[in-house]
Amino acid sequence: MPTLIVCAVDAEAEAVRAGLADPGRFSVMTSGVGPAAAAASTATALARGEYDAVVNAGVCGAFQGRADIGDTLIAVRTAAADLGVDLADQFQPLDELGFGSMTVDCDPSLTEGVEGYRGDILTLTSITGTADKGLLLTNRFPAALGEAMEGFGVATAARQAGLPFAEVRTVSNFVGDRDVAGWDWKGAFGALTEAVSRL
Ligand SMILES: O=C(O)c1cccc(C(=O)CC[C@H]2O[C@@H](n3cnc4c(=O)[nH]cnc43)[C@H](O)[C@@H]2O)c1
Repeated sequence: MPTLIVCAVDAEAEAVRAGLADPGRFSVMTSGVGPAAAAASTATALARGEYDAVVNAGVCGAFQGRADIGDTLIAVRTAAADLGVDLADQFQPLDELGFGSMTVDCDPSLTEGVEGYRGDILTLTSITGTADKGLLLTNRFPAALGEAMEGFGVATAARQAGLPFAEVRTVSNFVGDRDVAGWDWKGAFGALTEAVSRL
């Protein structure tokens, strides 16, 4: 059975399709932006029972000092960065509250051939646009390499379907101050094409 690759937007899906070495082994779909659209679209696709694994692929922001623009990030875990209680001096993850988990482990066998940095990738419902929030996330999640908006949604749908999951992202920007002029979409899409060719 093929692997389902979920991208948020058409530009990411096009970059992925351009790179697949054996397109017959994969099906690429666009879910829409954010974890809710990603979870719902993935769950609908998986209900057909036609896939044996799920990969979330796209571009992302990187935490300064942990990865650079154009780099490839491979998730060890995908983590919903705000799924818990946000207190003044600390963050209590869902895990500590006894209501489930804010992380999903990725299956390393799905991304064995992909070269890049391996670590956690955060999922947020909004792009971090200030240096203060970027610093807060950097300190709160020391194992996080970057942030995006769909991974935890796709991972949750895969987990509920009993399928292995992986997340592969290429860096279009740094997390923090919203300087869109410094974003490199073209470079990130090119890197994404190269990264998925190793899947
Ligand atoms: O530039 C914008 O205003 C903007 C707002 C919403 C979505 C986009 C996209 O192009 C969506 C692509 C996809 O990119 C991921 N992404 C990229 N950089 C970041 C980031 O720094 N923080 C979170 N997500 C990021 C995300 O997964 C989007 O779905 C543009």
